[in-house]
Amino acid sequence: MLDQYAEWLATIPKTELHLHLDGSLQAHRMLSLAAKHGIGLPYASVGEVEAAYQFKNLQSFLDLYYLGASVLRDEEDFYHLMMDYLLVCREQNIVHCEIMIEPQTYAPNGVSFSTMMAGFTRAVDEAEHDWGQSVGLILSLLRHLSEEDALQTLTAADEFRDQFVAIGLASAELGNPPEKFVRLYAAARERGYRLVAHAGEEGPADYIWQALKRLQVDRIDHGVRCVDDPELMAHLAETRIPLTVCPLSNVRLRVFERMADHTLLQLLEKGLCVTVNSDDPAYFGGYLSENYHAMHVALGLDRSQTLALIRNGFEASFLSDQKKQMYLVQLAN
Ligand code: HPA
Ligand SMILES: [Zn+2]
Repeated sequence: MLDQYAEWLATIPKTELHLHLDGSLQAHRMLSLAAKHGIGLPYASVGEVEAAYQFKNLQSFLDLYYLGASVLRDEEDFYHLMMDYLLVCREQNIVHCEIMIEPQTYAPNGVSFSTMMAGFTRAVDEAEHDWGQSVGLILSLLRHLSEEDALQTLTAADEFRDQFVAIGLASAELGNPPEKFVRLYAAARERGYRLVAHAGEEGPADYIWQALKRLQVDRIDHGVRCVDDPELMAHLAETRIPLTVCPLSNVRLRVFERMADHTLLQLLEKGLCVTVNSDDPAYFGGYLSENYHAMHVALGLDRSQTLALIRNGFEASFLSDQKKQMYLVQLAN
């Protein structure tokens, strides 16, 4: 039974701007694809996979996340992965989503860029056609690998340049600071990509400064460690450079011990352009609506705060100004 908040939330058009598509791989699909391709996994049932969703930090999650993604091999797999998530968008009234895809995860298994893109774009085209889903793809590069590897992936994406709105930077943050990728971001900027990067999830506030100053990003993924640096907080409030915050992820990866400790409402109060997102919903116990709901329960997130966060989502998106206006007008009514 949905409570009144959940019922109301379902009626409001929303965005999702921080979603790793591999993080939406459901346990049942992980198992069926492993069986299809004859790939051995250390889990025999959905229950066993889900029992492994106990993380002590980002790295312990990433180990399982990359193992899970290793079952994705052919065009059909990529189609279903994307379509499963887009169907959730339809169900949860996520009218616009910006989705991170990570080709470097599949490349060691011999998956070509074109196989992956064929599956993804077939699903996106269908969803756009069938129910008007709005989708932007973000080419997310992996920071535990070299900058050279990321640059090669950026070059491989040239053929598909029109399919992407932005590049991003994900994976193990500590020890892989933004400044490791200055050349990558310069090359992406030259190609006309919008720029985002994970910073200040486990890493310090200084990594957020680096992403802003050295990479010149348009948006920060996570960014919650900005609370450690008042000057940075003031800068983010003044510039309205958005943060894509992921509450359930933060609790599951122990960035905050409990949802009640989450600082999202303080950031909103201080005038930062914070948004709510799900990160890796299959692993963290909820999609977008469940993230809002968890904040409602633990922090008393009310309807007017929720609407402010949702408006921020449209403002922070890479939609055209005209489309942003259109959605913001819808929200006001
Ligand atoms: O929360 C995250 N942080 C960094 N990399 C990631 N890749 C998937 N999820 C994450
Ligand atoms: Zn993320």
